[in-house]
Amino acid sequence: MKYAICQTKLVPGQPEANYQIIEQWTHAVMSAEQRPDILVLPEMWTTAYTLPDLEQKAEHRLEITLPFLQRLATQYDVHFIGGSVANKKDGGIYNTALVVSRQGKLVYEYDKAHLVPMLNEPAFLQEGESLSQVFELDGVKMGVIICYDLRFPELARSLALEGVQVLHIVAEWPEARTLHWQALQVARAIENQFYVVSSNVIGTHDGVEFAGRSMVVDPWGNTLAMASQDIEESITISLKLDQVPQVRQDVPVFKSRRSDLY
Ligand SMILES: O=C(O)CCC(=O)C(=O)O
Repeated sequence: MKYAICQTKLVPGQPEANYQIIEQWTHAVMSAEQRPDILVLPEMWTTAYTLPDLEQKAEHRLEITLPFLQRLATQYDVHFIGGSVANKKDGGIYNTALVVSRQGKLVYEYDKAHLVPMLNEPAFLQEGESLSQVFELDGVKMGVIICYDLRFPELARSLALEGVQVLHIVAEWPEARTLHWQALQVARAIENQFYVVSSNVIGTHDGVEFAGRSMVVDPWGNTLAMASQDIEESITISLKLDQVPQVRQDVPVFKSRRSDLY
């Protein structure tokens, strides 16, 4: 399964510019000789973190981003872990991740369950009310969580228990907490024995500098790839999915779990 992960700088509050960035990036990575099967985008990539403007800038029920990604997915024959966008519905604004298959089908959508107090997200966004659920692309069980969700091991564990082999993290993680960004991804990969694939942004907005360092961690905890802190770049990588059952056989934590105790 071949991946291309987008690490970009966003234009805050200007969705049109960001759609253009993502369209150009998609065209570039899909022009490579080894065409990826899956593209991964970051968190809130249409608007970036312009929280006070979201009342005006958020789209209604994915009405712009979903057809945009459906068009690119079918045109380039590629799946999208489509990052997340500010999404108005049910009287609130949600931070919603979306997954679109190469057939142009909305395979999964997930509302960020944990809102970030450090960025004052609860003042502007509604929290999702469900756990992130497993979905499948090309027969592979996968999951997606959003940024701050990474800090809550329960979410990743519940996906692992559903058989997830690749966990995606779409993020706008700040540089100030880079240590946590890297360590938690490695921890989630080791404890759940699955791949962790993340897309983060670069640049600075409103005094917050972002960490970049989009990553791919294997089920043993090896960091297979890590982008730089401040350069727009793509990670392209193939995952060897048979590593997941292999690691689970070598260190059988799922068999040793004491679900009778916790
Ligand atoms: O947990 C963190 O330190 C960063 C979280 C974050 O920036 C986000 O969820 O957007």
